[in-house]
Amino acid sequence: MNALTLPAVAKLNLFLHVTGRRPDGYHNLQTLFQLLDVGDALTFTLRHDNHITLDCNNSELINEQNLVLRAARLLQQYSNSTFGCDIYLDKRLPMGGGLGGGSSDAATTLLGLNKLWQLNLTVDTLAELGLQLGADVPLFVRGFTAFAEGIGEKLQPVNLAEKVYLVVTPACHVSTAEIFQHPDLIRNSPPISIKQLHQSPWRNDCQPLVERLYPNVAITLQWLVEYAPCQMTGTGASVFAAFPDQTSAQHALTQLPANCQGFIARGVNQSPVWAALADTE
Ligand SMILES: C[C@@](CO)(OP(=O)(O)O)[C@H](O)COP(=O)(O)OP(=O)(O)OC[C@H]1O[C@@H](n2ccc(N)nc2=O)[C@H](O)[C@@H]1O
Ligand SMILES: Nc1ncnc2c1ncn2[C@@H]1O[C@H](COP(=O)(O)OP(=O)(O)O)[C@@H](O)[C@H]1O
Repeated sequence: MNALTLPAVAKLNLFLHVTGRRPDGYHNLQTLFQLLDVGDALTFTLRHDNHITLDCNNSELINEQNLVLRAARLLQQYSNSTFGCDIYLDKRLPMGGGLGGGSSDAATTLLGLNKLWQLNLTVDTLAELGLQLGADVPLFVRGFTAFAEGIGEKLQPVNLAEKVYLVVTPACHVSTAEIFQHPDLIRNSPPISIKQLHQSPWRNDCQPLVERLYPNVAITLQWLVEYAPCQMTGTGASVFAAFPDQTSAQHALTQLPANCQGFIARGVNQSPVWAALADTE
């Protein structure tokens, strides 16, 4: 195989509870990760020298900090592979919006290069490598909708109704670090067990603080709630609502406020990346 193209889908946090602060400064979370069927696309082309290059439709993303390059270099170093690759990232997801696009790109890179370089590393190994790049990377490596604990790396699969979501990203950037450092963050939610997932309404502990600090998020939620119950994902700024069907989601999308980006996606229990990998067999 000389080349392959794979999806890197987005996620939503259907709920996000902050259950405590850890000695290393990070916070323990409990979250319900919902994978979506919409995302970026990555093409990997084999090189027989050990060079790794990145091209992207957004030139600002072509730099060494890009999680795609960091994932590729980490895998090359870990596996001692003598191969390299040219990578093209078709960036479609809004960035820094709590949709996990960068983490998903990193996971797809680990999965894609494992295949292209014929490394045969296990999913457990790839998830462990992924965790070095970001807390959400193991989710996208394993590729199932999940209840997560720890900093998001302890994952148990969950089967949810595959609903239609409208995802809306207001024109503001929320700093994850700022939210987790803030004294007013709710960080003492009582832990729940996986059996209690459906017992109380889903909420995001970061949302009250983000709404206060970023009025654009509050205004966007006020707009969306006119159509359906809505929430923020991750540490924002994106918000989402489930709709009964595509038509009603499409209707709300046509009324989108001018300063927002929006897209419609379906929740999926399995990431399309695994079906795409199977197609390359
Ligand atoms: C909280 C989530 C939920 O999905 O938010 P989103 O990024 O998706 O919005 C993620 O797990 C975020 O993961 P990730 O985006 O990798 O976080 P990082 O960049 O590593 O975090 C930036 C900073 O936030 C704080 N942080 C992050 C995650 C965590 N569980 N506890 C923390 O205290 C740390 O201070 C860290 O230095
Ligand atoms: N491949 C990538 N795609 C998007 N952002 C990336 C990527 N690599 C690094 N980043 C950086 O990571 C930040 C967070 O990206 P993203 O994963 O989209 O958001 P979030 O973690 O809020 O879901 C971006 O602002 C960007 O600076």
